[in-house]
Amino acid sequence: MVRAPSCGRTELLSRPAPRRIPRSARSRGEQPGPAGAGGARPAGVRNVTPRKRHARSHGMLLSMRHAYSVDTVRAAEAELMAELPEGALMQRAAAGLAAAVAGLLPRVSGARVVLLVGSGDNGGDALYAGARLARRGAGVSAVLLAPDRAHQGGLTALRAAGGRVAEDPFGVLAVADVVLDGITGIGGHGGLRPDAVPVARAARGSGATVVAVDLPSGVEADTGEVRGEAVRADATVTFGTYKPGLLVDPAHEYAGAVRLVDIGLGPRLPSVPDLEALQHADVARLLPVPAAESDKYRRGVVGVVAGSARYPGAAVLAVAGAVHGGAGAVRYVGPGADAVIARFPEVLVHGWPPSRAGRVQAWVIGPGLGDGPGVAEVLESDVPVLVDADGLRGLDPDAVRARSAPTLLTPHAGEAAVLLGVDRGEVEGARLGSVRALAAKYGATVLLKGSTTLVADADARRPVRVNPTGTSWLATAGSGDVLSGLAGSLLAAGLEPVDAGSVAAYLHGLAARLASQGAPVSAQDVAGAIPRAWGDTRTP
Ligand SMILES: NC(=O)C1=CN([C@@H]2O[C@H](COP(=O)(O)OP(=O)(O)OC[C@H]3O[C@@H](n4cnc5c(N)ncnc54)[C@H](OP(=O)(O)O)[C@@H]3O)[C@@H](O)[C@H]2O)[C@@H](O)CC1
Ligand SMILES: [K+]
Repeated sequence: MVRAPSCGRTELLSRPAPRRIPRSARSRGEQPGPAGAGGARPAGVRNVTPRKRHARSHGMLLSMRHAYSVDTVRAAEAELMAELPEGALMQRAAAGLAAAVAGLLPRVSGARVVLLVGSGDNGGDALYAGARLARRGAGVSAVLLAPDRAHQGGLTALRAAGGRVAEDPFGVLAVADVVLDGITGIGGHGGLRPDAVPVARAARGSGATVVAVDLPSGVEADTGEVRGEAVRADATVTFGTYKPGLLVDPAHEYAGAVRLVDIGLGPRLPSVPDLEALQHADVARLLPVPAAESDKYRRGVVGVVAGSARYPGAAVLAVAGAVHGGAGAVRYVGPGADAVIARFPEVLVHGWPPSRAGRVQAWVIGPGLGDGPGVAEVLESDVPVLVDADGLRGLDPDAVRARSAPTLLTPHAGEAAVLLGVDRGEVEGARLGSVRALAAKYGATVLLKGSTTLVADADARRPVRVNPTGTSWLATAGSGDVLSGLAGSLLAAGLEPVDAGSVAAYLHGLAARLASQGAPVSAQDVAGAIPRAWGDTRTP
């Protein structure tokens, strides 16, 4: 998904497009094409023209990815439908869906396509798309999960095109090349119902490429929660706009590569989305660039309070993130001074307390701190403060709320659970609700680490940011320390907390991908690759 820097700008959304070989291709010994060419498409497949139009009409950045809640989508759809002939929107959706599925097949004619059809319009989309594929020579069978309530127009169209209703669902699934999941879309709630579960499992186990229509059935569109069983798709073709569940784990994991089909909804959507994901161009615009007259204070000085006798390495890693984060200078206060200086001679080290360290424009406190002091004192400063790891232990909401300058908290799910007084599983299952709840509780900006890192602004009216560059290679000891130093450096350079957090998460994920190239990486490798990631975002 991440192109090498020399290949130029990268668009990131979720993951590579499905590379499973449709059964008909396998039988002919064919291989799927490279991502972005022929059969497979890149993640977050581009929808440049309509999004550009929408972005311009709202004065927004061209590349930011937006997601809207179901209520907002339905309101926009209702407005648009009132001006269009009946069924026009569904036809647009079905046409986009059929084109996307055709793009996954080596040849449409002769391909075996199975539609899983629920009781709503999501099933209608699948049926009309199936009709289009049948007209191009595909063998299309529909598995009706609610035969009496299947979309009648869609069913008629499918039959007229030569498609049929399957009498033996498991038989057709066993030989399918592609399965379209049209069980539920934005109207679904809760996990799959019992009758759908065996069918969804058979689809998954069949070896066919599973394409979710609008959303993988069984996931919550607004929150990304998965409350029961859900369809695991190789790709999702979504209509009009992304929905939060497509971008936030755990549902994001079920969606596969996400492709957005324009159905003309853009201009009807409000300018402020519920969720947004930065892309390269956004990050490049936000990154600090020193002016000709800049000195270290104009570029920002970041102070790092980290490390302990037990965890001296955390100090080195947090400082490593900070020195690569764009601030003009890094000050270090704590017991790891010797280790820090040995690795980074450019860092200014100071004795205790932090308040005597000289001028600082933002503080980072917490990585490897153990039971060490300093949190209360640093919170009393009048500059932005990032609190991470051990610094979060027992963090007093009133002390954070009383601050005159912004605060950025960077917990992982376990730390967030303790701060919220809930189980870790509850945070992991409901990441969006959890990050919003923490931001509200502390009156602070909160970055919730994870495979889809989220950043909620202290101002609840602003969209939550979701990071698209995360990679499982980042699940390595010390990588969080690097992130906090990096984000703190960006805070010191003058970025707002939500920008500092989301830009840091973006660079951190990208650096891990660049350093890893598919192999394990250490936190030091990630820190060392930050300049490359920085440069990659600025490559036109
Ligand atoms: N509006 C538009 O302009 C456009 C909409 N479009 C498409 O329509 C989709 C929305 O359609 P929708 O509103 O009909 O809802 P949908 O997602 O099909 O499901 C609702 C049905 O499922 C049922 N059900 C609920 N939960 C369930 C579960 N867990 N497991 C099983 N069943 C469950 C529930 O039935 P009930 O609870 O009554 O049994 C209800 O009948 C949208 O995602 C997009 O694909 C596009 O064509 C573009 C234009
Ligand atoms: K679906």
